[in-house]
Amino acid sequence: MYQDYTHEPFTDFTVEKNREEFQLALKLVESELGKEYPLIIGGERITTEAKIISENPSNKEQIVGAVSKANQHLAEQAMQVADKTFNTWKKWRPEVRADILFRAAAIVRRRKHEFSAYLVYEAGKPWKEADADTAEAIDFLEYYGRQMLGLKKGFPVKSRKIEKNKLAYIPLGVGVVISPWNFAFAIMAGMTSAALVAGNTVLLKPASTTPVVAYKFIEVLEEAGLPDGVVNYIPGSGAEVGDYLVDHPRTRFISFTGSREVGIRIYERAAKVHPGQIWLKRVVAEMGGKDTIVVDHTADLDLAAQSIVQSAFGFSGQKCSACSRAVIHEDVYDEVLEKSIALTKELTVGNPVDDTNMGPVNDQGAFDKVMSYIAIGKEEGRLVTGGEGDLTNGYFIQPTIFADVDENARLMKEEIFGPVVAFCKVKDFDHALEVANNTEYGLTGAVISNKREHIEKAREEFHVGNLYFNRGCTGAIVGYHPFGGFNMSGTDSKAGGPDYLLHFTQGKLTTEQL
Ligand SMILES: NC(=O)c1ccc[n+]([C@@H]2O[C@H](COP(=O)([O-])OP(=O)(O)OC[C@H]3O[C@@H](n4cnc5c(N)ncnc54)[C@H](O)[C@@H]3O)[C@@H](O)[C@H]2O)c1
Ligand SMILES: N[C@@H](CCC=O)C(=O)O
Repeated sequence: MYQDYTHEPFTDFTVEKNREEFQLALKLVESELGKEYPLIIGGERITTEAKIISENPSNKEQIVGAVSKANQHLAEQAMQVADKTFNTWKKWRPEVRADILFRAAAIVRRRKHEFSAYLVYEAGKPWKEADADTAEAIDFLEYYGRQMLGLKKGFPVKSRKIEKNKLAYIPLGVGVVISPWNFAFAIMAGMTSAALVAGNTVLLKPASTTPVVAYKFIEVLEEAGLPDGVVNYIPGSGAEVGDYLVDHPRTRFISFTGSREVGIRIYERAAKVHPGQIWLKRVVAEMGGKDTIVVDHTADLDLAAQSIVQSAFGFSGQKCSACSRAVIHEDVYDEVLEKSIALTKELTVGNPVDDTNMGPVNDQGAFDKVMSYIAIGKEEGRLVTGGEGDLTNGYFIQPTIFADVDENARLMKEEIFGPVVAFCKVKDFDHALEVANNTEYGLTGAVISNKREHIEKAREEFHVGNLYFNRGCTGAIVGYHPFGGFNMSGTDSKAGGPDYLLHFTQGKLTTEQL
């Protein structure tokens, strides 16, 4: 028997022992920086001349790892291995596949701080955020393993007296898993483990700025007993390897998490049927957000300010769930703004190795993009705090608030993916919901209110996949807050939810006449 699923607890960094252990893990990882990492295809380590250099975004001089880079030839090799391996892997019993996930979870749990330390160096995550990312990776392994134990039974269907009917869910085939850098461990591990536990084989293309932590995860899967060829590790250029595999006739599904732009590209390309292809590809795409916290005139204003600041600036706003719009009733607008500015000014920004509140943004591209939105914000609103960037060592940007932004401004509509939040004043709650819904995304949102009618109205009318009341809009927990949004936020899947594995299976009905 398996214990019931409960989520992995977060580390309490106010406890000195925990801090010491985390510092030891940082030292350990520091001693491993700069290593070379090969591709893994069918268990074979393949080193290429071309490399992806994973740098520390807090310290551009520091190389986290030099990772071999797949090209189309190697992607084809990986596809052939995954296609062949599918014929055997799909026959492994679901409970044995699940056991591999449980063992992998146990291995990661034992080395929890080490994985988090990699996220501090490779993704620029502050301790708390890195710890949450690792905890979420463990959760996905534990949760999807248990979900598979349920799904293996299929769903009950009626049988007439003359027949015996059975509805089972069988795997699809080779899946291309394309993961983002911002939850470099959790989302990468979640997408990979969901696909494989359902009986599919995987070609994993991690984000190019965070390939090392993905390599470390493959090593864990191997240690946990995953046979060669089930997951193949092929970092490479999205445009080269990504397009090639998305178009490939043997690709059965694509599981993607990333930007709206790339998600749409994949969705469109996957729709085309290529010569030799005998199925319509399935695409599970989890994309961007333009997430809003609404504050009404009855709200606890301290809670409102804390929720906005935490959701806007946690991991420098680089979450698809991040609050990038605070929509506030005019009666309490000034007070919430003042409180938010005060809290923001308390945040420390710097190298997260030193346990700062906020680290860098991802890379030069992210830095330039966010700074260009700060320039736009200076035209569209009133800069009340932040606004400066610093490239001396890494890609640091101060937490930035723009006040008095018009509801139709670009700052209110486009995903910035950085530490920038726009404040917008509204005249009543209906107006607030109208503004909250006026983007093409629909991922997360929150309402801070003590008025039951407002909460219920928002429950009906605030059109997002994850709606929170009287808390921030980030920090969904696997199995508790299934995660995924509407409209241009993706294909409406719910990662960490009870129906997620169905995306990686197909239903087979058998009827036996008695
Ligand atoms: N909805 C969610 O659950 C969720 C979660 C995390 C991040 N995100 C979104 O992800 C974005 C940030 O992540 P990112 O910058 O890594 O996104 P991105 O779209 O730039 O990259 C995501 C992945 O796609 C790959 N890629 C790029 N071009 C490709 C192509 N032509 N074909 C196939 N793959 C290609 C990248 O190499 C990377 O592995 C934000 O928009 C954020 O909102 C969404
Ligand atoms: N699941 C995460 C967001 C993932 C996207 O970046 C959260 O709920 O904050």
